[in-house]
Amino acid sequence: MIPNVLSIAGTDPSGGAGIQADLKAFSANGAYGMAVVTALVAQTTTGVREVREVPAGFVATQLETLLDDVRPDAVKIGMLGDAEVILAVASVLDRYAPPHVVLDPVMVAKSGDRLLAPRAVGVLRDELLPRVDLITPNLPEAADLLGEPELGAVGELPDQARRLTELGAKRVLLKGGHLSGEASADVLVADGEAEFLRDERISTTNDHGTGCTLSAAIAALRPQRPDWSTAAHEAKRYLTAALAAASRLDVGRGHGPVHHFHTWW
Ligand SMILES: Nc1ncnc2c1ncn2[C@@H]1O[C@H](COP(=O)(O)OP(=O)(O)OP(=O)(O)O)[C@@H](O)[C@H]1O
Ligand SMILES: Cc1ncc(COP(=O)(O)O)c(N)n1
Repeated sequence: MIPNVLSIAGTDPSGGAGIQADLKAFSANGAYGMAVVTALVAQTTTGVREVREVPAGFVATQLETLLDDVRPDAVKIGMLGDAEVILAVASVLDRYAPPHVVLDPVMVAKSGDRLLAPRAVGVLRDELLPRVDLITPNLPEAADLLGEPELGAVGELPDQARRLTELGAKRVLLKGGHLSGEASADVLVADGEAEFLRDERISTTNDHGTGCTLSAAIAALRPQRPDWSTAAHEAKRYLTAALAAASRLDVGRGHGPVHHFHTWW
């Protein structure tokens, strides 16, 4: 059976990040995609112009309406915007207990615009992080969650990922995309064990939504694969291929999107 996978995230009218990217990544990775919107974001490849948050009560109503009818096989959580929305999502997770929950703790867009209120970082860390199965922070997000300086070297990733598990996260995929070097390396830590996910670094400015794509692909693949490690390695290979295929796109003047291609045609 095709897995039903839910994205809880903000929007991107240019289709490169957020809900729009998640739905494409779900489809390309063999899942049926569903989406609950947390924030309407006026953004494109060049940056964010304005954010309108969806009231927390209505995020909860969207989730309850869906979950009373459909049991998802996995959930990906992205941009939440503020503390009230975080608490609403945490409470729905408690009541419905969906399997395979991935949290991409989105805080700042590639353009530098904030997508999470600074005072909500502690709420995300204390209330949501312990309730999910995997978190996928980038380096600034990991530093913010831990109150530590941002890492500058690949060799430091495993220890910082382990410290994030000490905050209550069951598994951590710490993304090293902001580091330079020939390879693009991330680290997955679960049960104290660390393994690297390495792939070639693609030379491109079409890198808008890479983090959204990786976490969405993991959520889509997890119900179809035996464990988190297999799903994460395969999602990473998918992302690298989508980054390479981005050279076939001509979308906008800024950081263009990756290309979520389907192989049947
Ligand atoms: N040029 C690249 N080539 C290959 N992989 C890359 C490249 N840039 C980033 N990645 C990979 O993309 C994923 C996302 O990495 P990154 O650390 O940039 O996360 P992010 O900042 O959350 O992404 P975004 O905010 O753009 O959605 C990681 O797996 C990273 O290794
Ligand atoms: C709704 C939403 N969610 C996440 C991102 C992060 O993606 P990026 O860092 O590539 O801008 C974004 N820009 N918009």
